[in-house]
Parts: sequence; structure tokens; C-alpha cells
Amino acid sequence: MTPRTTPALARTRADLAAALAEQDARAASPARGTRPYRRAVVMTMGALHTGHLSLVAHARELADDVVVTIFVNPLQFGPAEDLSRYPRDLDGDLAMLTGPGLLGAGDVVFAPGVDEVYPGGDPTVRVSAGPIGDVLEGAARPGHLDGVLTVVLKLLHLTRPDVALFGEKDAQQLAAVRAMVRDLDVPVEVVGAPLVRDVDGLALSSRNAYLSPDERVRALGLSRALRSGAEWARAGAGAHEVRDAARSALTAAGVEEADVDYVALVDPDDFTEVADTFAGVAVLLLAVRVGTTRLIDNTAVTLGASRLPDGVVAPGASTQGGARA
Ligand SMILES: Nc1ncnc2c1ncn2[C@@H]1O[C@H](COP(=O)(O)OP(=O)(O)OP(=O)(O)O)[C@@H](O)[C@H]1O
Ligand SMILES: CC(C)(CO)[C@@H](O)C(=O)[O-]
Ligand code: BAL
Repeated sequence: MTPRTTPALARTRADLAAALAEQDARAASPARGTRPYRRAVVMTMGALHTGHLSLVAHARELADDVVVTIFVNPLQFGPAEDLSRYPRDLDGDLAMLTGPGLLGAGDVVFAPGVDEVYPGGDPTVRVSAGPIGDVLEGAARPGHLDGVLTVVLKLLHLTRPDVALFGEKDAQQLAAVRAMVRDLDVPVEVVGAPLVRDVDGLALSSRNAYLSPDERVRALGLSRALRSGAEWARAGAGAHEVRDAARSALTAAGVEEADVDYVALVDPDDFTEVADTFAGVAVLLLAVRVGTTRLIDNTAVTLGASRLPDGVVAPGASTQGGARA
């Protein structure tokens, strides 16, 4: 048989188990020596873009083998959301994943159908995200983070990785996954990867494909708002003024107040709003509807730098790149 040069495509649990067994056999082979083996997983909903590929490239550096999952998870969509029109392009995704520095022979793409992931229908037992699941994305999309964590835990069980990578683009999701892994003792290392933007500052997102040319211009208001908030924070503004600055920039970009789900400035650990006296690194987050498309974006901002003791750099100050526009 000719050796495979592209990743294995697994459409079923059985395909996945067979592909992982091959990885396990290679990991246990005496030819590898005693170097510890690592498998990484990158979970996606497909319609891949350069942001996803940056996670895959990072996974490639961290691990011997990489599993990419492609699954549009119905559990995390509300009844009036875009589940049915969410972009799906498995052939295009597979072509993108096999570029240089990405997936090769030995790696796996797991692209199951809904019945394969939920063979008994909607699961009766689900993960609860707890308080972080009730604010911001959780408040705007009730049950969303429970649905995310339920599928993430299932995919962790199915793919058995040592390390799992998630993008800082979905900052609240990343924090919820970290909390689940900590609170439920899930044996995996969670790695956050920086948010990737288009040259004009727009955060890359599969949902950008929904935007008309006019809407895409208006969508630049999100990164401008983050940049404005970050500039006010650098100038010594308190939390309230930073949020106001971000809101004003959205308005200036033509975004109606009614289309803003939230402008929030939160503690990165529990996503509670920070007080005006807060000093340290907070996350400035936005969720905005542009036409029928709901977009999210965020950036880390340092507040009250002048209130921090001399020589103290706010912890986490370099974990997220600032919004560029
Ligand atoms: N621009 C980006 N930079 C870095 N990581 C990203 C980016 N966009 C998505 N990701 C990450 O890729 C993973 C899969 O995300 P997903 O498939 O939902 O993509 P998406 O573009 O965010 O889609 P959507 O438009 O549905 O929000 C998540 O961990 C997500 O945070
Ligand atoms: C983590 C995830 C793949 C779970 O469906 C999804 O929420 C996403 O793509 O960010
Ligand atoms: N990137 C998060 C997946 C969702 O919006 O459902």
C-alpha cells in the first residue's frame, strides 16, 4: 500500500478510533526513543480561515500529531440563530489544512455528522458553564456556553489530546474551557492562541462571509472601538471612560445603539465587570450586529498603570495583541 501523504479524514467515531490507534502505535514505537509524545487538538466549526490555520500551525509546533475537528455543533446555537446558514465547505477546509507547516500524513481531520456526535439525539446530561455562562455571550445567547462546553468535553474524550488550542478571539469561551478543565480535572493542557486580524483590523471570523461590502466597512467599527478604548486606558482613563470611548467609536462608525449587544470591560479570569478603580489587565469585549451578522471582538487593555507600584508590570499584559485598524 502507498503511504498516505495527507491527513486521515475521519467521518465516524470508528474512523477516528482507527486513526488514533495508528498514532498510538507510532507513539509507542521503539524507533521514537523516550521523548514524550504529544497529541494536540484544534476544534473548529469549519469554513476555515487564516485565524484557524494559525491555531493549527501552533499545534504543529507543540505536538507530534495534530487532530483538527470540524463540527457545527447544534447545541450551542439558539433557535433563532444561524445554524442552518452557517458556512460549510469540507473540501475547501481539507485543502487549506494541508498547506506547509500544517497537517500531513499521520495527522487527522475529524469531521463527524450530528448523529455521530449525538447518537442518542440531544444529550440529556450536559456541562454547565456556571456563572461565566450567564454573562455577555451567555446572556446574549442563553445556553450557548453550556452547549460549547458539552461538545468540547465530548471531543476531548473522543480525540484524547495532551494539549487543546483555542483562540483568544472567543475570549469568554477560552476562559470557560479553562474553568471546566480546572474544575472537572480534565487531563489536558489548554493553550490560548492570539487573535488574527485582516490587514484592515477586522477580526477574522467565518461569519465575515455573511457581510456585504458596505457592512464590512461598518464592521471595522469593532476594531476601531477596541483601539479607542485601549488608547483611553493608556492615557489613564478609568473603566467607565474606556467603555464610553469604545461605544462612541462604534457610533462614529455608523453602528446603531440598538445593534450593540454589549461593550464590556472585564476581569480575564471570571468575566465580571471591573470597577472604575481597577488597576491591571482587563479584557475589553464587544458584540455587535452588523446587518444580520453578529460579530464579536476583544482586546486586552491595561488600566490604571499609573496606580500600579513603580516597576510592576500588570500580569498578563502581553497575552493579547492590541486591536489594530
Ligand atoms: N481570528 C481568529 N484568530 C484566532 N483564533 C480564531 C480566530 N477566529 C476563530 N478562532 C478560533 O478558532 C477556533 C474555532 O472557531 P470557529 O470555528 O468558531 O471560528 P470563527 O471564525 O470564530 O467562527 P464564527 O464566525 O462562528 O465565530 C476557536 O478556538 C476560535 O477562537
Ligand atoms: C469550540 C467549538 C469548536 C465548539 O463547537 C466552537 O465553539 C468554536 O469553533 O469556537
Ligand atoms: N466561535 C464560537 C462559535 C459560535 O459562535 O457558536
